Amino acid sequence: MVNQSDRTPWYEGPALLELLETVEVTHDQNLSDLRLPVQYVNRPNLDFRGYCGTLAAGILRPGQKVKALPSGKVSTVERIVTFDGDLEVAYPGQAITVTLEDELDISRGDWLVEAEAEVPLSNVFEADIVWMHDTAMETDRLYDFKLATRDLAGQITAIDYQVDINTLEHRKADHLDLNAIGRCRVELTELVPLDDYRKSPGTGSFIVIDRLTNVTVGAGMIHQLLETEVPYEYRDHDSKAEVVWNRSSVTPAMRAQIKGHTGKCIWFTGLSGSGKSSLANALEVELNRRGYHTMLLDGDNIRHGLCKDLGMSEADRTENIRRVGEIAKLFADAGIIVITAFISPFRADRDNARKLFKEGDFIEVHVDTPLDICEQRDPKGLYQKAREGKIKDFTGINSPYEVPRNAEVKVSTAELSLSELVTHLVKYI
Ligand SMILES: Nc1ncnc2c1ncn2[C@@H]1O[C@H](COP(=O)(O)OS(=O)(=O)O)[C@@H](OP(=O)(O)O)[C@H]1O
Ligand SMILES: Nc1ncnc2c1ncn2[C@@H]1O[C@H](COP(=O)(O)OP(=O)(O)O)[C@@H](O)[C@H]1O
Repeated sequence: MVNQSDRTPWYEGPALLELLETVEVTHDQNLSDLRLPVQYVNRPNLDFRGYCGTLAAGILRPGQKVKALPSGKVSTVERIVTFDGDLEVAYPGQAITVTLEDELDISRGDWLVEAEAEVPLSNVFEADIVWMHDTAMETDRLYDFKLATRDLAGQITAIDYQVDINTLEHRKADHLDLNAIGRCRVELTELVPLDDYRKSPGTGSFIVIDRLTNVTVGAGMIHQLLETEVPYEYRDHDSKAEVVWNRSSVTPAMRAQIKGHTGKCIWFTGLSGSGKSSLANALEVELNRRGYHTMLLDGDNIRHGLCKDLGMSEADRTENIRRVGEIAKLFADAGIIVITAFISPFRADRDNARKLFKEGDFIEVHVDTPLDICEQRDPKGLYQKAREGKIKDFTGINSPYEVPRNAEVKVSTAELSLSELVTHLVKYI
């Protein structure tokens, strides 16, 4: 501890105390990447709007161009205000209030960074988490995460491995007990700016909070950001009206937490008479029996109301499926397992519906019944009418059906009974 020992001749470095007293710590501070997480917006009167926070990284001066995240809006620092007067320069660790030349809409949790900085927005990352509570960490449970000054909900979706703190070996784990450390995957419910801990400890670390007790149950360091699908609200929209996305405070994950399962879309597609409605109905009965929250959208029924203005032309079918996709997405966001039964004959339309959902939440089921069997069944007498020329654009007769290329499930109603198919589908879901 205090002196070098001749019992450790293989160790040539300084004694522990000497090392602690002389170790260079300034390189732990990141002076190049400006990070000011806003803790509080100070508006004592209409003439003053200051953004208060502790500078987590970088150096800040009046006159410097800065960008607010996640909005990306740019302005220039006017003053750096402190209790002891204005500063000409601020360094990491200093608590400051910044005023900007422009009125930007910045709130608690947002960051100020350099105007030119490319800071990725993400909601999925890998982190080293130390668990600090008697109740073990559970994957797929909703926790609150406090990252810098921002609080938001999220889940620990997987534990890549747990670290044995004696041997540093990695081992498989499905939960973390008190004091355990693990490399975990975290998925937040919002897209936010994130940093690698090694780049900026102040903005690359977080704590995990139990949402019911408000107790801090874990702490973590971000190791790397992972590829994330751009959430729905951040994608390009082609609305004809001048609209922006309004975020609701209750997120799909919060709704799912109460329902006990996440929302999904089971999308049946197939020829008329293939068995979509029968299967979708039987599946809903079984899911309902098992206590799942479901909703069935059926082609014939939706065409009585929401889509009663649409016919069977290609353009009308595309619009029909677009509307159904959007509704299915709303139901899924509400935490409901939505089952749709539409011919949905065009691949591009089905793929557009799929794009509204997270990977794994859209399950396409091709009800693969051959045309001749559908025609023999002809439950509504529509094939006969189509053959007699009384219905034009009838799918399979004089309007195309594009067979799915990569449906998650293909069912053959000619070979298996309804109940066998339902068992198969429930297992898959
Ligand atoms: N021309 C033509 N082609 C196909 N089907 C027709 C047609 N005219 C009416 N019907 C009846 O409408 C039901 C199909 O509606 P969908 O909304 O599922 O069609 S689509 O997905 O927009 O193509 C379909 O229901 P299902 O038999 O349950 O598939 C038919 O009952
Ligand atoms: N294994 C099966 N799965 C689903 N339907 C079947 C099966 N075997 C026979 N059928 C019959 O096929 C017809 C399918 O009609 P329907 O469910 O309305 O199809 P769609 O909604 O695709 O038009 C029903 O009369 C149903 O009883």
